[in-house]
Amino acid sequence: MSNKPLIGMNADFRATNRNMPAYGYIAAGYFQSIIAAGGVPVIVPPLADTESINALLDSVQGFMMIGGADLDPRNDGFMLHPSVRPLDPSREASDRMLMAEIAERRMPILGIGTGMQLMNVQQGGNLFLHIKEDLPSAVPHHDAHDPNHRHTLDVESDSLIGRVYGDGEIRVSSRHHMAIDEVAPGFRVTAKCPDGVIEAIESEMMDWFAVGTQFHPECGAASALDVRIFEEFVEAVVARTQEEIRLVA
Ligand SMILES: N[C@@H](CCC(=O)NCCCC(=O)O)C(=O)O
Repeated sequence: MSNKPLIGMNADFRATNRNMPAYGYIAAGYFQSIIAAGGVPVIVPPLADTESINALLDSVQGFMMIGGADLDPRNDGFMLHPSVRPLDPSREASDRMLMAEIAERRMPILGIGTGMQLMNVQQGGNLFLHIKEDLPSAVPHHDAHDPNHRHTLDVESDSLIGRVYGDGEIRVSSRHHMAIDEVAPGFRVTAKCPDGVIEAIESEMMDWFAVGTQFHPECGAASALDVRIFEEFVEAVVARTQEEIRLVA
């Protein structure tokens, strides 16, 4: 039996328009990072029912929730904001069902960008809808002309992010205009940009490995330290799987 864990990851989706067919797609850095860390990626298109969600989650040992466009704030009881560019509704609906079941199962999860934001709102936190308005003194967190726009990071030493990045100046890839406002119960902030924008959270629950980064450790300009986040995640998935096998043995 292979020790390589199957790690699910949600594909993005673009509906058909004019003469273009609908596409499911995912940036290669997401699955390449999991492969490099010793996992086997399982790319999941938007699913429409909980039976399919459960069948998929029965077949993988961990999940990575990827980045993308914006969560529709109306799904969390807030008004739409002119800066919001919503995810395709079928992807967002699938992601929300996945996130709810992953949380219920306490399945190890790594959320990146939108994926971290979804983790936070699904667990009871909320978001700033537009950093430029909500945090006007913040530094730029997105550059439409530079996909590898970076900023520095301050990390909590006693955290996964702290273990990975250690001391010294850290620069990470940033591509977002929304950010976490109130952190969900059971989670804590483990990294911030010096301007105060939350850049990483992790679960404080002993039975759930759940880590989120607003920055993008999977991007093309990722450092050797960024890669360590994926290694820590895969190690946590393997440990959880071995624990489950031990418990049923
Ligand atoms: N849309 C949210 C989250 C930002 C995010 O995930 N950016 C990555 C986009 C590129 C990709 O698909 O990986 C926000 O703007 O705050």
